[in-house]
Amino acid sequence: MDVQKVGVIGAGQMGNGIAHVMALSGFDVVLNDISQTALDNALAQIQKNLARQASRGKIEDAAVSAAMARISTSMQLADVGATDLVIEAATERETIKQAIFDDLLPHLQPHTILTSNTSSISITRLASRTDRPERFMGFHFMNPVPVMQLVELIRGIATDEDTFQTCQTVVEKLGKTAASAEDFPAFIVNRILMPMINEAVYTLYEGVGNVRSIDESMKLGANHPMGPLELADFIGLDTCLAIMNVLHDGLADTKYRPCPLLTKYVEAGWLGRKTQRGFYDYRGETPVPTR
Ligand SMILES: CC(=O)CC(=O)SCCNC(=O)CCNC(=O)[C@H](O)C(C)(C)COP(=O)(O)OP(=O)(O)OC[C@H]1O[C@@H](n2cnc3c(N)ncnc32)[C@H](O)[C@@H]1OP(=O)(O)O
Ligand SMILES: NC(=O)C1=CN([C@@H]2O[C@H](COP(=O)(O)OP(=O)(O)OC[C@H]3O[C@@H](n4cnc5c(N)ncnc54)[C@H](OP(=O)(O)O)[C@@H]3O)[C@@H](O)[C@H]2O)C=CC1
Repeated sequence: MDVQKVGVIGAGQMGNGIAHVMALSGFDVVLNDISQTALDNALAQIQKNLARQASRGKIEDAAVSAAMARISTSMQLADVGATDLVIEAATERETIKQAIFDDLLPHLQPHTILTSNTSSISITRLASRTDRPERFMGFHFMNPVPVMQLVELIRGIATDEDTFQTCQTVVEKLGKTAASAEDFPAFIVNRILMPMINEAVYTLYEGVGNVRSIDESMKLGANHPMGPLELADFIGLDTCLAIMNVLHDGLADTKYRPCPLLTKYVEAGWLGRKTQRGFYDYRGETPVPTR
């Protein structure tokens, strides 16, 4: 199938990044959210990121306005219906994603491929509640989307080959690389990355190091581009906790238990960069460790 029009549901950091790269690669995009503010912020962020790419000579100036012109926004799920490919990128909570699919299904064309950018939730289970499990799969981008090369493609138990090949072709058109992962909790990247981040929070919780020493150690000692706590703030602590809970429940192994300190930060509403406070406080000029 030839994908031309893409629907993106959820205009947070991932949704705006996905809309950005899709529009830049020539796809028409309908970006949906329940909040007009989120849609406005997403458009402003996309414009800013495209302008930065142009100022660094990565893309032509004309590509900025051309990409922006390909993106429309809507708070009505019905407007997402007339697309060839839908990528759901709303909050990492299964009930939210299920409700979105329930509301969206009556508006979809028969040929539309439905995908989720979920970091961890079972693709097979999400698919089973839709009318098209064979045309459903995981389409998992990495953050920040315009920069990261990888997209994990996850087949549910019923996903057909045509759906997989169509998504693989879209990834190639984006100039990115697809990795195929089986449908088990958190797939490949987060199965490995998130326990490392959780262990960093345990290291903080047990007083082995403080925020700065833990991050410096992993940056200078293991050549990670960001320390694990800085990365957790970047991803969103609510998303990190949700992924740990999926690993813990789905694999029924105590080695995946979320650190109580991670839970406490989320309960405080300290979700990282998106709320201006997490393991660092971002309200001043430079980030200040909170521990
Ligand atoms: C949770 C999940 O489900 C899965 C996940 O996504 S896990 C998270 C995966 N992501 C990571 O691990 C990211 C780790 N961090 C990094 O790779 C780097 O710190 C980084 C790429 C984010 C920033 O790199 P840096 O060298 O410190 O900063 P900087 O020089 O400012 O940026 C490098 C490039 O990225 C671009 N960039 C940085 N942040 C960006 C953003 N949010 N959006 C768009 N572009 C961005 C910059 O413009 C710059 O572009 P050029 O090379 O064209 O000049
Ligand atoms: N953060 C990351 O590094 C990565 C995240 N992901 C996955 O991508 C998805 C989105 O994550 P991320 O962008 O970080 O999260 P954000 O919190 O930044 O954005 C989520 C957006 O979805 C919106 N939303 C919530 N409910 C609905 C709904 N019913 N309909 C439409 N929009 C809705 C939220 O609105 P409001 O704010 O009003 O609630 C918010 O704007 C998650 O599944 C996550 O696991 C995947 C790869 C990396």
